[in-house]
Amino acid sequence: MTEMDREADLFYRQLPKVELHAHLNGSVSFETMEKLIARKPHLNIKHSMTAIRNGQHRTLDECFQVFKVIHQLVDSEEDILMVAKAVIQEFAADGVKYLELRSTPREETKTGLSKRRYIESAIEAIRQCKQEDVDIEVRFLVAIDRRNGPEVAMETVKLAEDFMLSSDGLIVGLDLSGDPTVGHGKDLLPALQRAKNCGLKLALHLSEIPSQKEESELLLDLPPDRIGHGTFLHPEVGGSDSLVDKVCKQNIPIELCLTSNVKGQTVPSYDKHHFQYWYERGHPCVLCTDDKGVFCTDLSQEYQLAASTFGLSQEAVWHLSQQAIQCSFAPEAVKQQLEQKWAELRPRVLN
Ligand SMILES: CNc1ncnc2c1ncn2[C@@H]1O[C@H](COP(=O)(O)O)[C@@H](O)[C@H]1O
Ligand SMILES: [Zn+2]
Repeated sequence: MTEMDREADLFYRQLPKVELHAHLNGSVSFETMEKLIARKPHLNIKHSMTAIRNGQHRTLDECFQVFKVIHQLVDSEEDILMVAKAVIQEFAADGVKYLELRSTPREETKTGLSKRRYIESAIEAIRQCKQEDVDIEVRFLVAIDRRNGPEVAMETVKLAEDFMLSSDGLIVGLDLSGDPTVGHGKDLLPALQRAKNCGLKLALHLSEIPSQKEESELLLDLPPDRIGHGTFLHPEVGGSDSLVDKVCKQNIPIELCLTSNVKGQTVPSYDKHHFQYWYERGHPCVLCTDDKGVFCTDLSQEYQLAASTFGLSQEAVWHLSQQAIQCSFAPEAVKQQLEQKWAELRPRVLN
């Protein structure tokens, strides 16, 4: 590394950042994975089965196989607590000041703990980190795995509703994720509508693959509060003007995950990433990691990649990270504290 590289690297690490799209079990670091593997030697899992290294690519379908392996390793209260604490500490160490973590409570038969306990374990991790003065604000989104269909989705929404009232504001919304080739969003509309009506914010994976136009049209009418990926919304890649119009008119921020999309092969290369399309229109874009463990990245690296690929100045990068504050589901008071933090750090970080 040259002196200039080192300086640039330092800038991205020191840059205060907001992470809004991080799946808990996709965010497990190499070190934590080693611990999990050692705890469960009988599973015979190798680290190469849980991460996609630099230069490697997988189909999206293969990525979902990776999650199945990780889920075998993270299946007890103890595991969830350890993994969630480690992930929060790692984001904090990377300069993330506000994190929205999302995770799917799994069926009790698969984990030995109820969905309620699953969520409680994640909340406990957030509380412990707060108590230990880890320098980061954390909120939680309960995830719906679209593969499990409408009944499970409704059950998850009801659970999230209960927690919204009892978690001291730590649960702020819902995520819709899972293998986009399975199921149809229209079946999930009643659950999502109910969530919205009771004040849960919605962050939905949308048009992550082509051929989801009809579904995206329907989901955009809810409308969601944020869009995950939105890779195939615009006409140049088979989306449509109508989809773009809906996103723009309702000013719905898009969570963009460069490395995830390139390694998962829904985007052919970094320079072809749809970040450019939306950024050039001045649309609210938020850089995110998606699954920092699986895709071997961190948020500093994602900012650096976006800057070097699309020629962003440090000033533009600063603006990008600051803009993410307003796209978060944090209450106004927390947003204000974050704005203040950015203002304080600015003279120290920007030169
Ligand atoms: C790569 N693009 C993606 N597209 C859609 N869903 C994804 C995803 N990456 C992760 N997940 C969702 O997050 C789960 C793992 O974390 P949790 O067990 O919930 O913490 C995966 O099983 C999948 O449902
Ligand atoms: Zn995702």
